Amino acid sequence: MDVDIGNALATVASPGISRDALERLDEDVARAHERIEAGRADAEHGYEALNLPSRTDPDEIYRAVDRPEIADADALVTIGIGGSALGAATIADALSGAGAEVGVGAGSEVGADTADDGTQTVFLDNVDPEWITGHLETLPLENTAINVVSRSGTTAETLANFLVVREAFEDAGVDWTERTIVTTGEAGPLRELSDRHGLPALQVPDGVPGRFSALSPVGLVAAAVCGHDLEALLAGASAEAETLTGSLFECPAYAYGATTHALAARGASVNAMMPYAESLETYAEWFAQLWAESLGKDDLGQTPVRALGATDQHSQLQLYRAGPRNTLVSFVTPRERDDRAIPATDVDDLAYLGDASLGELLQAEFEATEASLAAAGRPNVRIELERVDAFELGGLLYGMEAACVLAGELAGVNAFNQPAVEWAKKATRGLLGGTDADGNRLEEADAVAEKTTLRVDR
Ligand SMILES: O=P(O)(O)OC[C@H]1O[C@H](O)[C@H](O)[C@@H](O)[C@@H]1O
Repeated sequence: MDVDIGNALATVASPGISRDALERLDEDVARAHERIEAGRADAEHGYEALNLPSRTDPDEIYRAVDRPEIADADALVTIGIGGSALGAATIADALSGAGAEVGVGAGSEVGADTADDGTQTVFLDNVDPEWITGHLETLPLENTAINVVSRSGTTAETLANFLVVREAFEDAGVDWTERTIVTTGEAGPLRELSDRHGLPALQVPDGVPGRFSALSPVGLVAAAVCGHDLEALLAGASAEAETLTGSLFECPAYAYGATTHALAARGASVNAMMPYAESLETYAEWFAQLWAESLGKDDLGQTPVRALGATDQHSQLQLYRAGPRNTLVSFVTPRERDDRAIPATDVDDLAYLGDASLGELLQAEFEATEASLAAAGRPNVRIELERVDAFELGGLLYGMEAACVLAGELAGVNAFNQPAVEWAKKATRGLLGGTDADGNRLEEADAVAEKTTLRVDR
């Protein structure tokens, strides 16, 4: 990926960073890079994620899916949540070419994506019963493979959805054991399930938090079943890894990570990730978890917003151009894309469109929106890809992970844990009658009953 941080400079934007401040910040980047490289060399928890391009073995993944009921399936249902679903969905969406939304997150349309080889892909990463039922009804179960992904193997949403999907297969008289692949940790319920039924099982790599695991079996099993090029994904990530140097002026990932950190420190508490490619819409959702869960620590962090160009020029741009001066807009745009002509029109006011193509219109909209923010002194950064393909996507995913690790180092936070998510899990378990490992009740659930209310009912 290539990065242009010109519109984040103080000569353009407020908040913005001066060149002198960037030069001073580069000294911190050099020290952070040394820490990152030491962590990688020692395969330390978290830093190990930046070793995935050389650690992940595509042949191991291809072998694991190499049974007709999986490799030749007409449809693939992936069951996971958070980092165990979003990386795989990002890759599937970006490389399917259709750009159709898959079922990732409650807001997605019920529907299917279609991969390179025509595989219908569905990602179940929520437990909304109507949404789940709607997706299950679209699946040809007798020709559907199941990809269950969970490092812990105990995530309630993933296990609940697996039990529901398994029951649907059993009710349809389809042997789920012939068409299920598991990606999980060394132990836990999913590992036991795979051992008990002889299911193909891949290992979630040690030391790699879920949100950093897209370039591992966690994100790549679905891509393999869908006929995508794992070698190209990993080659793009490797090429991006080669750019990691001790200076933000030489490393696109560090330029982005350092700039976001500097702007956050100067008041840009929001980062709107706005790709100008429909096929990268889910990528923005993946970025949101990466950024929020890694950097949202110790009362620090930068709120990621999922945006999409050109669509959100008609929904969010007003806020970014004229609202609080608290937002950095991060554009991602491909230099090349398949195109389609706009037919000539006899509508005088729209005659100019007839001379253009949809791709030219989208590019003009991107450049105009980028310039409109700069004209209003609103900071923005341009991230450019050659095109949206496996190599470039691998570089983008890796680059954003490296940028996030750097931003965490510069902020002095632990980018690799997520302690704040545990409280709600305990409360959920307690509300459903569960206890802690010692059989004690989970007091977090009491807080639900003790909620302060001031109701205004219809
Ligand atoms: O892979 P799993 O153990 O099922 O975890 C799935 C997800 O849930 C956790 O609560 C974390 O918030 C995520 O970082 C993780 O990716």
